[in-house]
Amino acid sequence: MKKSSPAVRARGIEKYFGEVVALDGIELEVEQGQIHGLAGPNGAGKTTLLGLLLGLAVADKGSLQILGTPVGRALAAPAGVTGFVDGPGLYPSLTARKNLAALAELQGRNARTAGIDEALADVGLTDVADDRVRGFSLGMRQRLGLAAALLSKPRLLVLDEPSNGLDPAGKRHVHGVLTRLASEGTAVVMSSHRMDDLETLCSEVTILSTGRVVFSGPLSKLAAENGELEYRLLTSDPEAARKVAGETAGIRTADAAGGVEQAWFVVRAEVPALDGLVVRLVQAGIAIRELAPVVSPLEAAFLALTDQAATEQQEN
Ligand SMILES: Nc1ncnc2c1ncn2[C@@H]1O[C@H](COP(=O)(O)OP(=O)(O)OP(=O)(O)O)[C@@H](O)[C@H]1O
Repeated sequence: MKKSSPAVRARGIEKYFGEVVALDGIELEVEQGQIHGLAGPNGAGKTTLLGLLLGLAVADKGSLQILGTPVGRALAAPAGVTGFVDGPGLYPSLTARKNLAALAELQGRNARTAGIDEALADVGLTDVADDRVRGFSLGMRQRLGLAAALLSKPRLLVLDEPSNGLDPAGKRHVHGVLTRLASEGTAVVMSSHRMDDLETLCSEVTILSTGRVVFSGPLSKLAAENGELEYRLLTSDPEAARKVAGETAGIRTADAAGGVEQAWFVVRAEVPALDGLVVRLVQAGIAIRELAPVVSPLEAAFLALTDQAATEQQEN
């Protein structure tokens, strides 16, 4: 593979299930060493797209290159790619360690030198390594699936909802593993409904809506394109602050859920107007105790973009 080849390059990908258009002209580019998030409402096509990257299905139209090699019509995981959709495939009657040993042997490797203990430690499953997978929770299965993926030292890792069912400790392990893999040059493509996870982990995101890309690029671009946002504002003098906000250009105020007596209220503004409000509040001797978006910029953009795309489709 040439050094400059992206891990994924998809052009004009279409995929149909009978009458259903699951993917409708997808363009996607993922660089090596990048964690790329896929977001979108239920049925948007995320799992279908991840399945194509894993060689579980082939596109009906368009071209797909993985790690510099064009993907043909055969159903097979392209070399260097691993991951799972719809949960990892595990043997319930075997222990976590034996699952990984069986997998290593299937890959033609010696189970003793395949790095099984390290992989289990990486995902935080050392303590339950000799327990049968039958009794594992969803989060533990997800973590074991990731450990299995680590064994093959992938150059592209594809994960559908890897945060599903994870407790905070599990999440910390999974995030740590993904970040480390990316720093070592592995590309990760992952779907998630958790905007906070995507914000923490991903340098770029692609948002799908009914099989189409409605945004693809860095999160910073998404936040900048989003324009007005709602912010929750807590000050030392809510009544005076509300008055100042009402007199500041570009600021709209909304009542707090608890009515005007509340210590905080909500303002809607673009960033420059918000800056102006902060300066005026300070000049008026009003202290700002908290100022934070009501929903994250990614979540706001997600809702705006997917709503807009759905409305446009209904009109056509
Ligand atoms: N095997 C299949 N047979 C028929 N239709 C399918 C099949 N797989 C997916 N679809 C349809 O393709 C569309 C995209 O589904 P997909 O599972 O890729 O969405 P998704 O974004 O992963 O959704 P979710 O967030 O609910 O997991 C949906 O309309 C779905 O019903």
